[in-house]
Amino acid sequence: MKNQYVPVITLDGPSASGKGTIARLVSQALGFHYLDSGALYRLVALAAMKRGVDAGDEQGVVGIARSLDVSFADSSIRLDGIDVSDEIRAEACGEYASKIAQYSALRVELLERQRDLRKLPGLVADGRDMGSVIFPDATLKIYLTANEEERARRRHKQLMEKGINASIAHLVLALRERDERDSKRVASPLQQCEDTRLLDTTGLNIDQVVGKVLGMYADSGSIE
Ligand SMILES: Nc1ncnc2c1ncn2[C@@H]1O[C@H](COP(=O)(O)OP(=O)(O)OP(=O)(O)O)[C@@H](O)[C@H]1O
Ligand SMILES: Nc1ccn([C@H]2C[C@H](O)[C@@H](COP(=O)(O)O)O2)c(=O)n1
Repeated sequence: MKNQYVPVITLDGPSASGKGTIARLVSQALGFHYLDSGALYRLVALAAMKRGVDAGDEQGVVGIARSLDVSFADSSIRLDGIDVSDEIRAEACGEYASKIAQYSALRVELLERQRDLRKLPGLVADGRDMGSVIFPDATLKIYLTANEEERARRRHKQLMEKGINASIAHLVLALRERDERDSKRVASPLQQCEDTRLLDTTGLNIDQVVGKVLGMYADSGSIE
């Protein structure tokens, strides 16, 4: 049987731009599968931290990724059979993930796990290199962003809702540092490629952004 083309929508962009939120809602609206690629880097980070591996130990980190026992089911993310959905969202885990994400051997190790999720009826994938490296033939590629202050305010609200205190000023600095590291690394940096549509969500609410992505997808001519 001939291989059928599986549509993919990629959402790449800086921290707290809303990639995960929007990608999940768009995947639900279309009945597509969803790939949260950042969760994979965070899972490697958490496993490495639990085993006392330093973020500077490339071989150690790659070894952990090679034997990573993870499952994504019923909205829970499991590491070695334990639900770590909340634990991987900690800022320390995101920072560690960003540090180890510079290792190209780690990125190669995680590549097929991500591509394997491309299944009918389609996939919505969010991260930093979804359109540039993992799914270069994606149906629609979006670079999702918002200005720094708005992203820091969104992250602040998100943390406050979880009972975690942080100042907006501190969050601006933390976001800036992470985005710089993610966009300046040599291996698969965060970047807006030529074939990628810019979607600046500053001043737009979640429903408006979802509507815009669905509109772009409809305009891409992929819906029969
Ligand atoms: N357009 C929007 N308006 C207001 N809040 C938003 C919008 N988009 C997302 N948010 C909120 O911003 C917060 C950060 O969103 P989310 O975690 O999806 O970002 P992200 O880009 O996946 O972040 P990271 O890459 O750091 O994991 C969430 O609380 C989310 O509900
Ligand atoms: N495709 C991806 C996804 C994530 N990363 C790295 C860089 C991020 O700072 C970190 C955590 O991602 P998040 O969950 O905040 O989206 O993981 C990457 O390099 N490539």
